[in-house]
Amino acid sequence: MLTLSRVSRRYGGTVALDGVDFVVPENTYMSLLGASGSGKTTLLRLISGFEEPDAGEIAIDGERIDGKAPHLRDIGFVFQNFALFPHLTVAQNVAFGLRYSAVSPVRDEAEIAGRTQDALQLVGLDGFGHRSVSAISGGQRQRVALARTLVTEPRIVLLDEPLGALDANLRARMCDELKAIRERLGVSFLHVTGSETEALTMGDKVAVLANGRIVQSDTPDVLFSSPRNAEAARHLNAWNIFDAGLCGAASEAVRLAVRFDQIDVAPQGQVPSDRPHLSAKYLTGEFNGPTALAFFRSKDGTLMQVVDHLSCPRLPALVEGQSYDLHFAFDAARQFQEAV
Ligand SMILES: Nc1ncnc2c1ncn2[C@@H]1O[C@H](COP(=O)(O)OP(=O)(O)OP(=O)(O)O)[C@@H](O)[C@H]1O
Repeated sequence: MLTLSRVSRRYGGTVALDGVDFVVPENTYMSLLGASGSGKTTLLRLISGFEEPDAGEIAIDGERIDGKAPHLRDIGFVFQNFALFPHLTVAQNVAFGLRYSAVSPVRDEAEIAGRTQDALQLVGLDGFGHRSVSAISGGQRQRVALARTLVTEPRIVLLDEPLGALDANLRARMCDELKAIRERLGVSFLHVTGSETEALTMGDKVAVLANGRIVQSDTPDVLFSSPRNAEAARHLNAWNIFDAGLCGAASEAVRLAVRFDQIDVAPQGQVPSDRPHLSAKYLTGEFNGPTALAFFRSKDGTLMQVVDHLSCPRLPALVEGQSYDLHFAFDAARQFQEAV
Protein backbone atom coordinates (compact mmCIF):
# COMPACT_ATOMS: atom_id res chain seq x y z
CA MET A 1 0.00 0.00 0.00
CA LEU A 2 1.31 3.42 -1.02
CA THR A 3 0.45 6.30 1.31
CA LEU A 4 1.00 10.02 0.85
CA SER A 5 0.39 12.14 3.95
CA ARG A 6 0.12 15.95 3.79
CA VAL A 7 2.51 16.07 0.82
CA SER A 8 3.28 19.56 -0.50
CA ARG A 9 5.51 20.86 -3.25
CA ARG A 10 5.93 24.37 -4.56
CA TYR A 11 7.98 25.85 -7.37
CA GLY A 12 8.77 29.46 -6.48
CA GLY A 13 5.38 31.09 -6.06
CA THR A 14 3.44 28.16 -7.63
CA VAL A 15 1.90 25.62 -5.28
CA ALA A 16 1.94 22.40 -7.33
CA LEU A 17 0.77 20.10 -4.51
CA ASP A 18 -0.98 21.40 -1.42
CA GLY A 19 -1.13 18.93 1.47
CA VAL A 20 -2.05 15.82 -0.53
CA ASP A 21 -3.46 12.85 1.42
CA PHE A 22 -3.72 9.87 -0.86
CA VAL A 23 -3.73 6.07 -0.58
CA VAL A 24 -3.18 3.48 -3.31
CA PRO A 25 -4.30 0.18 -1.76
CA GLU A 26 -2.61 -3.13 -2.51
CA ASN A 27 -3.54 -5.02 -5.67
CA THR A 28 -5.54 -2.09 -7.07
CA TYR A 29 -5.82 -0.27 -10.37
CA MET A 30 -5.90 3.35 -9.24
CA SER A 31 -6.66 6.15 -11.71
CA LEU A 32 -5.59 9.69 -10.94
CA LEU A 33 -7.71 12.19 -12.88
CA GLY A 34 -6.66 15.82 -13.17
CA ALA A 35 -6.72 18.72 -15.61
CA SER A 36 -3.55 20.14 -17.12
CA GLY A 37 -1.50 21.86 -14.42
CA SER A 38 -3.33 20.16 -11.52
CA GLY A 39 -0.10 18.57 -10.24
CA LYS A 40 -0.28 15.02 -11.69
CA THR A 41 3.27 14.86 -13.00
CA THR A 42 4.61 16.46 -9.83
CA LEU A 43 2.86 13.78 -7.77
CA LEU A 44 4.41 10.99 -9.86
CA ARG A 45 7.85 12.60 -9.69
CA LEU A 46 7.65 12.78 -5.90
CA ILE A 47 6.55 9.16 -5.56
CA SER A 48 9.26 7.91 -7.91
CA GLY A 49 11.94 10.05 -6.27
CA PHE A 50 12.91 12.30 -9.19
CA GLU A 51 11.95 15.14 -6.82
CA GLU A 52 11.42 15.47 -3.09
CA PRO A 53 8.40 17.01 -1.31
CA ASP A 54 8.77 20.25 0.66
CA ALA A 55 6.60 18.75 3.38
CA GLY A 56 4.78 15.52 4.17
CA GLU A 57 5.59 11.82 4.01
CA ILE A 58 5.47 9.10 1.35
CA ALA A 59 5.49 5.46 2.45
CA ILE A 60 5.05 1.97 1.02
CA ASP A 61 3.68 -0.58 3.49
CA GLY A 62 4.46 1.83 6.31
CA GLU A 63 8.11 2.28 5.30
CA ARG A 64 9.11 5.88 4.41
CA ILE A 65 10.46 6.16 0.87
CA ASP A 66 10.79 9.95 0.57
CA GLY A 67 14.46 10.85 0.81
CA LYS A 68 15.50 7.55 -0.81
CA ALA A 69 17.18 7.54 -4.23
CA PRO A 70 14.77 6.61 -7.06
CA HIS A 71 16.45 3.27 -7.83
CA LEU A 72 16.08 2.16 -4.21
CA ARG A 73 12.31 2.67 -4.11
CA ASP A 74 11.24 -0.41 -6.03
CA ILE A 75 8.83 1.60 -8.15
CA GLY A 76 8.23 1.10 -11.87
CA PHE A 77 7.59 4.05 -14.16
CA VAL A 78 6.05 3.95 -17.64
CA PHE A 79 6.53 7.26 -19.42
CA GLN A 80 4.05 8.81 -21.81
CA ASN A 81 6.46 8.63 -24.76
CA PHE A 82 7.63 5.12 -23.67
CA ALA A 83 11.32 6.25 -23.55
CA LEU A 84 12.65 3.09 -25.23
CA PHE A 85 16.23 2.74 -26.49
CA PRO A 86 15.80 2.98 -30.28
CA HIS A 87 19.06 1.16 -31.12
CA LEU A 88 18.17 -1.93 -29.03
CA THR A 89 15.82 -4.80 -29.86
CA VAL A 90 12.59 -5.43 -27.99
CA ALA A 91 14.26 -8.10 -25.81
CA GLN A 92 17.34 -5.94 -25.17
CA ASN A 93 15.10 -3.06 -24.06
CA VAL A 94 13.28 -5.34 -21.62
CA ALA A 95 16.48 -6.97 -20.34
CA PHE A 96 18.16 -3.59 -19.79
CA GLY A 97 16.60 -3.03 -16.38
CA LEU A 98 17.74 -6.44 -15.15
CA ARG A 99 21.31 -6.12 -16.40
CA TYR A 100 21.87 -2.61 -15.08
CA SER A 101 19.84 -2.63 -11.87
CA ALA A 102 21.71 -0.51 -9.31
CA VAL A 103 20.58 -2.73 -6.45
CA SER A 104 20.74 -6.27 -7.78
CA PRO A 105 22.00 -6.54 -11.36
CA VAL A 106 21.33 -9.94 -12.90
CA ARG A 107 24.44 -11.46 -14.53
CA ASP A 108 23.17 -14.92 -15.34
CA GLU A 109 22.30 -14.88 -19.06
CA ALA A 110 19.87 -17.77 -18.76
CA GLU A 111 17.98 -15.95 -16.00
CA ILE A 112 17.92 -12.72 -18.03
CA ALA A 113 16.60 -14.58 -21.08
CA GLY A 114 13.98 -16.43 -19.02
CA ARG A 115 12.66 -13.37 -17.18
CA THR A 116 12.66 -11.30 -20.38
CA GLN A 117 10.70 -14.02 -22.14
CA ASP A 118 8.19 -14.19 -19.27
CA ALA A 119 7.71 -10.41 -19.32
CA LEU A 120 7.17 -10.37 -23.09
CA GLN A 121 4.70 -13.21 -22.79
CA LEU A 122 2.84 -11.34 -20.05
CA VAL A 123 2.29 -8.32 -22.30
CA GLY A 124 1.44 -10.43 -25.38
CA LEU A 125 4.72 -9.92 -27.26
CA ASP A 126 5.88 -13.49 -27.47
CA GLY A 127 8.06 -13.89 -30.56
CA PHE A 128 8.81 -10.16 -30.90
CA GLY A 129 12.05 -10.17 -28.88
CA HIS A 130 14.41 -9.96 -31.86
CA ARG A 131 12.59 -7.04 -33.53
CA SER A 132 13.97 -3.52 -33.45
CA VAL A 133 11.73 -1.22 -31.38
CA SER A 134 11.58 1.10 -34.37
CA ALA A 135 9.95 -1.72 -36.41
CA ILE A 136 6.88 -2.28 -34.23
CA SER A 137 3.57 -0.45 -33.79
CA GLY A 138 2.71 2.20 -31.19
CA GLY A 139 0.67 -0.26 -29.13
CA GLN A 140 3.51 -2.77 -29.21
CA ARG A 141 6.00 -0.10 -28.11
CA GLN A 142 3.69 0.66 -25.22
CA ARG A 143 3.77 -3.00 -24.22
CA VAL A 144 7.58 -3.12 -24.46
CA ALA A 145 7.74 -0.14 -22.10
CA LEU A 146 5.44 -1.97 -19.72
CA ALA A 147 7.41 -5.23 -19.97
CA ARG A 148 10.64 -3.35 -19.31
CA THR A 149 9.14 -1.98 -16.10
CA LEU A 150 7.44 -5.22 -14.99
CA VAL A 151 10.51 -7.43 -15.51
CA THR A 152 12.14 -5.84 -12.44
CA GLU A 153 9.12 -6.82 -10.30
CA PRO A 154 8.39 -3.39 -8.81
CA ARG A 155 6.12 -3.00 -5.78
CA ILE A 156 3.96 -0.47 -7.63
CA VAL A 157 3.85 0.79 -11.23
CA LEU A 158 3.31 4.46 -12.10
CA LEU A 159 1.91 5.14 -15.57
CA ASP A 160 2.07 8.74 -16.81
CA GLU A 161 -0.71 9.22 -19.41
CA PRO A 162 0.24 5.80 -20.85
CA LEU A 163 -2.35 5.86 -23.62
CA GLY A 164 -1.81 9.46 -24.70
CA ALA A 165 0.45 8.58 -27.64
CA LEU A 166 -1.95 5.96 -29.07
CA ASP A 167 -4.83 6.45 -31.51
CA ALA A 168 -8.40 6.04 -30.23
CA ASN A 169 -8.97 2.41 -31.31
CA LEU A 170 -5.69 1.24 -29.92
CA ARG A 171 -6.31 3.17 -26.72
CA ALA A 172 -9.53 1.24 -26.09
CA ARG A 173 -7.75 -2.08 -26.68
CA MET A 174 -4.80 -1.17 -24.47
CA CYS A 175 -7.22 -0.22 -21.67
CA ASP A 176 -8.39 -3.84 -21.54
CA GLU A 177 -4.86 -5.16 -21.88
CA LEU A 178 -3.47 -3.02 -19.07
CA LYS A 179 -6.23 -4.12 -16.73
CA ALA A 180 -5.72 -7.79 -17.58
CA ILE A 181 -1.94 -7.59 -17.17
CA ARG A 182 -2.29 -5.92 -13.79
CA GLU A 183 -4.76 -8.51 -12.60
CA ARG A 184 -2.41 -11.32 -13.61
CA LEU A 185 0.46 -9.69 -11.68
CA GLY A 186 -1.41 -8.52 -8.60
CA VAL A 187 0.70 -5.33 -8.18
CA SER A 188 -0.91 -1.90 -7.92
CA PHE A 189 -0.93 0.44 -10.91
CA LEU A 190 -1.27 4.22 -10.51
CA HIS A 191 -2.47 5.51 -13.88
CA VAL A 192 -2.44 9.27 -14.41
CA THR A 193 -4.75 10.76 -17.01
CA GLY A 194 -6.62 13.89 -17.99
CA SER A 195 -9.45 11.83 -19.53
CA GLU A 196 -12.46 11.11 -17.33
CA THR A 197 -13.55 8.22 -19.57
CA GLU A 198 -10.14 6.58 -19.28
CA ALA A 199 -10.00 7.13 -15.51
CA LEU A 200 -13.47 5.67 -14.95
CA THR A 201 -12.93 2.73 -17.33
CA MET A 202 -9.57 1.71 -15.93
CA GLY A 203 -9.73 2.37 -12.23
CA ASP A 204 -10.89 0.09 -9.45
CA LYS A 205 -10.68 3.45 -7.71
CA VAL A 206 -10.43 6.96 -9.11
CA ALA A 207 -8.86 9.93 -7.34
CA VAL A 208 -9.51 13.46 -8.60
CA LEU A 209 -6.67 15.98 -8.29
CA ALA A 210 -7.54 19.67 -8.58
CA ASN A 211 -5.32 22.62 -7.78
CA GLY A 212 -2.80 20.42 -6.00
CA ARG A 213 -5.35 18.66 -3.76
CA ILE A 214 -7.14 15.33 -3.89
CA VAL A 215 -10.80 16.39 -3.90
CA GLN A 216 -12.26 12.86 -3.92
CA SER A 217 -11.07 9.26 -4.09
CA ASP A 218 -13.75 6.62 -4.64
CA THR A 219 -14.87 3.72 -6.79
CA PRO A 220 -15.82 4.88 -10.32
CA ASP A 221 -19.56 4.34 -9.80
CA VAL A 222 -19.65 6.25 -6.51
CA LEU A 223 -17.56 9.09 -7.91
CA PHE A 224 -19.68 9.33 -11.04
CA SER A 225 -23.05 9.25 -9.30
CA SER A 226 -22.11 11.10 -6.09
CA PRO A 227 -19.32 13.64 -6.59
CA ARG A 228 -18.58 15.14 -3.20
CA ASN A 229 -18.07 18.71 -4.40
CA ALA A 230 -18.34 20.90 -7.47
CA GLU A 231 -14.68 20.42 -8.29
CA ALA A 232 -15.01 16.63 -8.49
CA ALA A 233 -18.26 16.95 -10.47
CA ARG A 234 -16.67 19.29 -13.00
CA HIS A 235 -13.95 16.73 -13.78
CA LEU A 236 -16.50 14.06 -14.73
CA ASN A 237 -17.79 16.05 -17.71
CA ALA A 238 -21.30 14.70 -17.07
CA TRP A 239 -22.74 17.25 -14.64
CA ASN A 240 -24.30 20.69 -15.14
CA ILE A 241 -23.28 22.92 -12.25
CA PHE A 242 -25.30 26.10 -11.68
CA ASP A 243 -26.56 28.57 -9.08
CA ALA A 244 -29.64 27.32 -7.25
CA GLY A 245 -31.03 30.84 -7.64
CA LEU A 246 -31.56 30.16 -11.36
CA CYS A 247 -34.48 27.88 -10.56
CA GLY A 248 -35.92 30.11 -7.89
CA ALA A 249 -34.43 28.15 -4.99
CA ALA A 250 -34.17 30.10 -1.75
CA SER A 251 -30.43 30.05 -1.11
CA GLU A 252 -28.40 31.68 -3.87
CA ALA A 253 -25.17 30.60 -2.21
CA VAL A 254 -25.87 26.95 -3.01
CA ARG A 255 -24.69 25.42 -6.27
CA LEU A 256 -26.70 22.61 -7.80
CA ALA A 257 -25.33 19.82 -9.96
CA VAL A 258 -27.56 17.73 -12.22
CA ARG A 259 -26.27 15.10 -14.62
CA PHE A 260 -26.59 15.65 -18.38
CA ASP A 261 -28.82 12.56 -18.61
CA GLN A 262 -31.13 13.61 -15.79
CA ILE A 263 -32.37 16.90 -17.21
CA ASP A 264 -35.55 17.05 -19.30
CA VAL A 265 -36.54 19.82 -21.70
CA ALA A 266 -40.04 21.30 -22.05
CA PRO A 267 -41.55 24.27 -23.92
CA GLN A 268 -41.72 27.25 -21.56
CA GLY A 269 -44.47 27.09 -18.95
CA GLN A 270 -45.17 23.36 -19.39
CA VAL A 271 -43.14 21.90 -16.51
CA PRO A 272 -44.95 19.75 -13.91
CA SER A 273 -45.27 21.81 -10.72
CA ASP A 274 -43.25 19.43 -8.52
CA ARG A 275 -40.08 19.72 -10.66
CA PRO A 276 -37.48 22.47 -10.26
CA HIS A 277 -36.70 24.17 -13.57
CA LEU A 278 -34.69 26.97 -15.13
CA SER A 279 -35.03 28.83 -18.37
CA ALA A 280 -32.29 28.47 -21.00
CA LYS A 281 -31.82 29.23 -24.67
CA TYR A 282 -31.11 26.34 -27.05
CA LEU A 283 -27.78 26.88 -28.80
CA THR A 284 -27.06 23.79 -30.89
CA GLY A 285 -26.98 20.01 -30.94
CA GLU A 286 -24.23 17.47 -31.44
CA PHE A 287 -24.87 13.98 -32.79
CA ASN A 288 -22.53 11.31 -31.40
CA GLY A 289 -24.04 8.08 -32.76
CA PRO A 290 -25.96 6.37 -29.95
CA THR A 291 -26.30 9.64 -28.05
CA ALA A 292 -27.00 13.26 -28.94
CA LEU A 293 -26.03 16.31 -26.88
CA ALA A 294 -28.09 19.49 -26.73
CA PHE A 295 -26.40 22.71 -25.56
CA PHE A 296 -28.26 25.52 -23.79
CA ARG A 297 -27.27 28.86 -22.25
CA SER A 298 -28.99 29.91 -19.02
CA LYS A 299 -29.87 33.54 -18.19
CA ASP A 300 -26.65 34.04 -16.22
CA GLY A 301 -24.52 32.64 -19.06
CA THR A 302 -23.97 29.12 -17.67
CA LEU A 303 -23.58 26.49 -20.41
CA MET A 304 -26.00 23.60 -19.82
CA GLN A 305 -25.85 20.22 -21.54
CA VAL A 306 -28.57 17.61 -21.95
CA VAL A 307 -27.86 14.14 -23.31
CA ASP A 308 -30.43 12.15 -25.25
CA HIS A 309 -30.09 8.42 -25.93
CA LEU A 310 -31.25 7.38 -29.37
CA SER A 311 -32.81 4.16 -28.08
CA CYS A 312 -35.06 6.14 -25.75
CA PRO A 313 -35.38 9.72 -27.01
CA ARG A 314 -36.98 12.25 -24.65
CA LEU A 315 -36.14 15.69 -26.11
CA PRO A 316 -38.80 17.65 -28.02
CA ALA A 317 -37.97 19.17 -31.44
CA LEU A 318 -35.69 22.09 -30.58
CA VAL A 319 -35.35 25.42 -32.39
CA GLU A 320 -32.03 27.25 -32.17
CA GLY A 321 -32.27 30.57 -30.34
CA GLN A 322 -35.55 29.65 -28.60
CA SER A 323 -35.88 29.46 -24.80
CA TYR A 324 -37.00 26.26 -23.04
CA ASP A 325 -37.50 25.12 -19.48
CA LEU A 326 -34.89 22.61 -18.31
CA HIS A 327 -36.34 20.55 -15.48
CA PHE A 328 -35.31 17.67 -13.24
CA ALA A 329 -36.39 15.59 -10.28
CA PHE A 330 -35.57 17.27 -6.98
CA ASP A 331 -33.60 14.25 -5.76
CA ALA A 332 -31.49 14.13 -8.95
CA ALA A 333 -29.77 17.36 -7.89
CA ARG A 334 -26.70 17.41 -5.69
CA GLN A 335 -26.14 20.51 -3.57
CA PHE A 336 -22.74 22.05 -2.96
CA GLN A 337 -22.13 24.93 -0.61
CA GLU A 338 -18.84 26.10 -2.02
CA ALA A 339 -18.40 28.92 -4.51
CA VAL A 340 -17.10 27.84 -7.91
N1 LIG B 1 9.93 22.74 -12.64
C1 LIG B 1 8.91 23.58 -12.46
N2 LIG B 1 9.12 24.89 -12.23
C2 LIG B 1 8.11 25.75 -12.03
N3 LIG B 1 6.79 25.40 -12.01
C3 LIG B 1 6.52 24.10 -12.23
C4 LIG B 1 7.54 23.13 -12.47
N4 LIG B 1 6.95 21.92 -12.64
C5 LIG B 1 5.62 22.13 -12.53
N5 LIG B 1 5.35 23.43 -12.28
C6 LIG B 1 4.01 24.02 -12.04
O1 LIG B 1 3.33 23.22 -11.07
C7 LIG B 1 1.96 23.04 -11.41
C8 LIG B 1 1.68 21.54 -11.56
O2 LIG B 1 2.42 21.04 -12.67
P1 LIG B 1 2.34 19.51 -13.15
O3 LIG B 1 3.32 19.36 -14.29
O4 LIG B 1 2.51 18.62 -11.99
O5 LIG B 1 0.85 19.42 -13.70
P2 LIG B 1 0.17 18.27 -14.57
O6 LIG B 1 -1.14 18.01 -13.91
O7 LIG B 1 1.09 17.13 -14.74
O8 LIG B 1 -0.05 19.00 -15.95
P3 LIG B 1 -0.06 18.38 -17.45
O9 LIG B 1 -1.23 17.44 -17.52
O10 LIG B 1 -0.26 19.61 -18.30
O11 LIG B 1 1.26 17.71 -17.67
C9 LIG B 1 1.75 23.82 -12.71
O12 LIG B 1 1.23 25.08 -12.35
C10 LIG B 1 3.14 23.94 -13.28
O13 LIG B 1 3.25 25.12 -14.07
